Amino acid sequence: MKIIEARVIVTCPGRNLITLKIVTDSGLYGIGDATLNGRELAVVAYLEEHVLPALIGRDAQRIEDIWQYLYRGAYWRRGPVTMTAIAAVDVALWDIKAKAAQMPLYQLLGGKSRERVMVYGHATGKDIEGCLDEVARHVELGYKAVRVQCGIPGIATTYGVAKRSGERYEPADSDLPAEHVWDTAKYLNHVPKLFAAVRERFGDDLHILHDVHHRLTPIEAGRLGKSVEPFNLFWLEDCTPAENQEAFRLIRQHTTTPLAVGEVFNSIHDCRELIQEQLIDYIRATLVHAGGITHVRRIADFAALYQVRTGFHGATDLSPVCMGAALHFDTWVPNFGIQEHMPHDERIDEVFPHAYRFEDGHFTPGETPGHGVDIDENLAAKYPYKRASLPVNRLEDGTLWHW
Ligand SMILES: O=C(O)C(=O)C[C@H](O)[C@H](O)CO
Ligand SMILES: [Mg+2]
Repeated sequence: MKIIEARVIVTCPGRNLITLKIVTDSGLYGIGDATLNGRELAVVAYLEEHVLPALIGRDAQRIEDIWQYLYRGAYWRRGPVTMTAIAAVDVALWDIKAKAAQMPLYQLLGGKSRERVMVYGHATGKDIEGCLDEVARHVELGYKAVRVQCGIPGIATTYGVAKRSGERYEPADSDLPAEHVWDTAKYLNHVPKLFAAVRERFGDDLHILHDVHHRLTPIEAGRLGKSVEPFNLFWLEDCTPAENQEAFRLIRQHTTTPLAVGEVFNSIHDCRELIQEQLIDYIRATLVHAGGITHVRRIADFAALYQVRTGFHGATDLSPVCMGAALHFDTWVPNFGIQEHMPHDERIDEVFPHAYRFEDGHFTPGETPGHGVDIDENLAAKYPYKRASLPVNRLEDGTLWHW
């Protein structure tokens, strides 16, 4: 089954999304998500200049060999741009293989390990009350797990909170990076009150998650984890910048709050010590930023040896193609923990018709052969690319901080 065409489709139905389409001489085609938030055109250039010309004429069924060719063969290994480009090819090829087998992708991976996939939604508010209202809305919709973020008194902007109430939170919201302000002391004093309020109003059964977005030092993260133990969080995410894997040893010495990390990782080498030393509980790799199904499967299998479970990244900057592929993966992977879910804008759902369905706080991937997500190219062409940047973060004295 020869690859006869491979091309990139850029569309912006509310936000930039990049899709790779691979067409074979059998008439079957597959699609992969190549979106890297705020760096979209870098991946487009990498694919168009260095990857796609080399795919033409190759056998689409040789997924592993093509993966190795693009990873080892490039000499310049890893990095988000490279690994997103490789992932786009990989997911498109798995889509083709599953279509050729006339199977939903989860069957090809090994079949169902569960009937449905638990997801967590996002409740954000300008203050605790606003966030509680959003949690209530999610509970009414059936969510069993909710990530909670709220504004911090005395800080003008806070991670995860929508610009205006009622609007969706979207991190890449301006042409050039917006400047946010951060104050760790104010955050550490306030955020435990949010978890206490959620437990008080919604009881013990709701799973509560929280994302610190890399902003604390290791000892501050240890203090936070310890102080929120009574509220029994499902996880505390990205509590410190994770390129320093050793930092998690220190955090672990101080708290039993479960730790999740990994949305910025793109290789198994980014999390080798974290997993092997059992310094984390959930690995949050992004299927389409970490080399696709072929590589993320290796990360998940390695994690399973150490009782680390998956909790894949699923923010709105990942297209429905990523969501579809991730849901098939989640349906199969034995050491599944949870899947992130942020609903897409209606325009995005129209551009990407999909088989996955939400019910009662869980998703099912559908039974369509492949990953079950397609693209309406005519509709996609109506939404031209628009540059959008992630913000930067500064301390109140102007020091550039982690975002
Ligand atoms: O979904 C999350 O947990 C995030 O932290 C979202 C990220 O800020 C976003 O995906 C960056 O592109
Ligand atoms: Mg996060």
